Parts: sequence; C-alpha cells; structure tokens
Amino acid sequence: MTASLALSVSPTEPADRLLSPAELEAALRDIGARRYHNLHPFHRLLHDGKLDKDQVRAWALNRYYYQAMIPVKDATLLARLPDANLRRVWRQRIVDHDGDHEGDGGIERWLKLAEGVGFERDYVLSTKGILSATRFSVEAYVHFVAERSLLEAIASSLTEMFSPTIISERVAGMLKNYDFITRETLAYFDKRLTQAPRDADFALDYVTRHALTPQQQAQALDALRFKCNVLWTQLDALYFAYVSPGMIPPDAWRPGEGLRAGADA
Ligand SMILES: O=C(O)c1cc(C(=O)O)c2c(n1)C(=O)C(=O)c1cc(C(=O)O)[nH]c1-2
Repeated sequence: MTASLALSVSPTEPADRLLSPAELEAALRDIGARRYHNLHPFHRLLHDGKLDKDQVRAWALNRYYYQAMIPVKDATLLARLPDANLRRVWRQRIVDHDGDHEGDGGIERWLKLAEGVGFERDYVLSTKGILSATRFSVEAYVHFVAERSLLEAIASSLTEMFSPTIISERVAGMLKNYDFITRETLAYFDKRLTQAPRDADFALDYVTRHALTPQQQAQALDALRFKCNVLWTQLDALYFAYVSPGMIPPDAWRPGEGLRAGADA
C-alpha cells in the first residue's frame, strides 16, 4: 500500500490524486525506509565497529562540513520566510548549531568530536582536507533551499524524521565497538535526540498543511528524495576514498595529517 502510494507520486508517474495528510506522511516515511543513510554500507561499518581509527577520522572530518553549513542553509531558509511566527520557530535551528555565545552550540560540539578522535581544531575549521564530493553535496543542499519553493525547502529537512533512530544506533554502536570513543566525544548527538524530533514535527506539519495539490505533494516527496541523496553521496565518497578501493583524491585528507601533537596513529 505504502509502496504503491510512493510510486503514484514519483516524478516519472505524476500524481493523479491528492493524498490525505496521513497518506502523504506515509509516502514520506516510505522514502526514508528505502533511502535514508542508515542503510548505507559506510554507516553499517561505522556503527558495527568495522572501521579503523583513520576511517572514523575521515568521517568526523568530512561531516564537520555538513554541520558547519547547516546554519548557513537555515539562515538562507529563514530569509525567505514571510511571517514572524515561522521565523521565530526556524531561527532556533541556527541557535542550536551556532550557540548563543562562543564555545556553545552544535558546531562547537562537532569540533569536540573531531578533536576527540585526534584532529587539530584549526585543521578541521579550515575544511581543507574534506573531499570535494562532500563539499559539492552539502553545497547542493544550500542551493536547493535557496532556489526551490519554500515548501520544497522545508520538505528537504524532513530527513530529520529518521535521524533519532540512526543517532541512537550510532552512539550505542560506537561506544561499544571503539575504545577511542567516549560518551563525551559523542556529546553532539545528545541534544540532537530532542532537537531533531522537534524540528521534524514542525516541518512535517508545515508540509502536510501546505502541499495542497498533487503536484505540490510530488514536489515535497521529491525534495525528500533529493535530501536523502545529499546524505547518501557523502557516504559514497567516504567509502570510495577511505574504504574501497581507497582512492583518496590528491587534495583530500590523508591519515597522519592535521592531527594534534600526541594523537596516536
Ligand atoms: O546524524 C545524522 O545522521 C544526522 C542526520 C541529519 C539528517 O537526516 O539530515 C541531520 C543531522 N544528523 C544533524 O545533526 C543535523 O543537525 C541536521 C540538520 C538537518 C537539516 O536538514 O536541517 N539534518 C540534520
């Protein structure tokens, strides 16, 4: 039932009828069940303790760029919101990541995670070791939010509906499987467990109330597919460079670079 719903609103087969809010939500959830990045082989290896320390480092370093650009994406979206009630809610996302003062917020907590696995803070901040594919994927997300309709921009954040499950699985798996990972290193994820559902509930409510034609519903579903691809392609690039075949592009981070004095190999 859910699968055929999703098919009926795919881009190749335009929707011919309006879905109820519950059907739209089911179709959105179906996309997550098939395409969310919890299914990616790189995440399976990461959570199951099958990566070595340098591969975990590559993940932390590249993912920093996603974290750093999320508030840029949200500021882009905020600037397009026509009403103060919406802006008041959305601006909280920027505060969550940037913090209210220096040393606070999600970006800072991600830097702690990167430092916890051995990086020098300034090396991470420079983003010079990240894969070009990471940069391209993340920037595609920011452009999407700037250029598409507000409905599509908000719908593209709906991957957050699925993130609490992967975060719980990741934290439990990494703590159990890696002796160099501590609860403190992973503190970033503690707050996401409450922030993500709050954000996703708001965005889902917005999307179900504003996708009022079959075409708008199809656009919302496509926006979520696009965003799943933004997340997936980042992991493809990590896998290709650091797992198999292990082809690190010439300008990307190589094991040993950018580490704190005393961080072990
Ligand atoms: O750890 C994860 O797997 C994960 C996934 C996602 C997501 O699904 O987009 C986000 C985050 N984390 C996250 O930490 C975060 O701040 C975030 C913001 C957004 C967004 O699209 O606005 N997604 C995510």
